[in-house]
Amino acid sequence: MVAELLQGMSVFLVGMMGCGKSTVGETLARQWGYRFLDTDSLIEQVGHTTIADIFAREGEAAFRDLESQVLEQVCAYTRCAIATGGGIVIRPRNWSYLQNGLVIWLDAPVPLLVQRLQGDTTRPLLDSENLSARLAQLLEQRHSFYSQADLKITLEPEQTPEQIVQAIREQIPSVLKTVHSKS
Ligand SMILES: Nc1ncnc2c1ncn2[C@@H]1O[C@H](COP(=O)(O)OP(=O)(O)O)[C@@H](O)[C@H]1O
Ligand SMILES: O=C(O)C1=C[C@@H](OP(=O)(O)O)[C@@H](O)[C@H](O)C1
Repeated sequence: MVAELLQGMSVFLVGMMGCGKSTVGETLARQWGYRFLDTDSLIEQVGHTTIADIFAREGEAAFRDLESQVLEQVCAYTRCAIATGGGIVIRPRNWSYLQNGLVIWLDAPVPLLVQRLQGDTTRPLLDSENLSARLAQLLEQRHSFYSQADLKITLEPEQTPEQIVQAIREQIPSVLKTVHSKS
């Protein structure tokens, strides 16, 4: 059982908007007997509003503060699959929280992200005429941060959430040393 291999350590899913952190996180949690948490949803629940509204009223810096506060809380939990917001990796402080779990980067090609995010109005950072160029720009800015993850899963267009969870499962033994040095 993978949860036993991980000794109950939580898993953080990181990656660009639309890479599937929430979708894959839910599937992983169901299969592994983990609890599913989503930092964006928690921010919305605590604030009784939407991410877009927080950006519009208070700006990105205020959103990032809330994001760090939520992460600080959830990083103490075990046996959780935690879907994070795409920009969580940019603050060095957040890495001290992420280090409490296994950090998995879902690396999706920009065309796949574009396909999934076309017409999306819930993600304020994508309010741009050229979605592809905007995503490529954000990915370039964040690539070195995502690369700090314990495990990188390179996604292919037709991969189902179940297949992605299986790919993660298969790669867990290769990161066990990292995992156990954290516990
Ligand atoms: N493996 C997948 N196959 C097909 N569609 C997917 C897959 N993963 C995510 N999606 C779809 O892509 C969109 C973004 O997924 P989501 O899980 O919200 O991404 P994130 O949490 O990383 O922003 C959703 O419409 C979701 O249904
Ligand atoms: O990439 C980002 O900076 C953001 C990603 C979003 O989450 P998803 O990655 O779940 O879309 C959300 O946190 C916010 O809109 C900012």
